[in-house]
Amino acid sequence: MSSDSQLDGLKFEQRHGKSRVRLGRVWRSKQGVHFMVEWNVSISLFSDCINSYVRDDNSDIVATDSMKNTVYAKAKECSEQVSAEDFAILLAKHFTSFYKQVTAAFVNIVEKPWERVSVDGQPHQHGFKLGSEKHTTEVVVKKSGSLQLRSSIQGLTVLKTTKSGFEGFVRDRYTALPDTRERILATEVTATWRYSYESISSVPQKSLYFAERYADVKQVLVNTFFGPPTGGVYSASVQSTLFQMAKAVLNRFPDISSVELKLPNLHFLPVNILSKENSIVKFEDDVYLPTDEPHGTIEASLSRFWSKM
Ligand SMILES: O=c1[nH]c(=O)c2[nH]c(=O)[nH]c2[nH]1
Repeated sequence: MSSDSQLDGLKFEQRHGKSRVRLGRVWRSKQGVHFMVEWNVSISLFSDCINSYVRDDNSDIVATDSMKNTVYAKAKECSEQVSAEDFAILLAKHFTSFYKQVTAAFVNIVEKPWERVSVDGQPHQHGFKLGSEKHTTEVVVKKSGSLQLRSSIQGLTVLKTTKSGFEGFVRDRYTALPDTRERILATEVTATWRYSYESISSVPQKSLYFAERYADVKQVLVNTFFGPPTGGVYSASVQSTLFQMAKAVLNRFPDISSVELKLPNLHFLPVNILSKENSIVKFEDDVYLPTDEPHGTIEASLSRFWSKM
């Protein structure tokens, strides 16, 4: 994918783009309901503009300022609401088809979690509040129309107060941690998944398809972490829960070919406070010291056999 060249027997690779282009876009329905997104868009173009590096000739450069303007121009052209994924594909496709020297385009979008508010139990027509977890997407489009599409959720912080344990691990002279079948399990999920669509022409045309997918993936991750509302599900380790979550995503969504999960283990430490004379606080699965550092780091990816992450 890189725009690499041979220069005096040396290999030269280059790309250029515009990062952190901030955009808000509002769509208004005839009934007076407003829809809005806030995006942070980053673009990087692989293009044949080698002369700008070696001959002070800028005649092949697509100015990064023009890339920034294109974000707003294309947002204006979207008369109907689009998902971050569709907008990223639309931009990348534009850059690779509009400019002969652009061989591939990389577009990343981070969406802010604006959520419609309810007032008196009723969804507000034009009122939004900021939620917590972030939706991001990353596409690479080549001139040929080939596509790589990834999406992710970041900052999905979840906690359960029981149905978690950790026992039977390596026990040696460095081990102080007791076995337990009763602890708090808390983590901040980062999940990145790759869609199996490998060309622009194979992408589903249904409006907001990827926005729905994002919401559904989030639901599957959350449901698998917690289990049923009554009784929940036992977690034997963060590792085990991570695998269950990844498997649930691949089982449920045939067009997702791989998923990577990062689950830090945000420890809630039992509080026991002893004086010389007596126990001031005796831990009975009730009083904890929440910590976020140090934290455990558990990461894995699960892919269908033929797929790359
Ligand atoms: O679920 C866990 N996995 C670990 O690898 C680990 N290590 C640790 O100290 N506590 C835990 N918990």
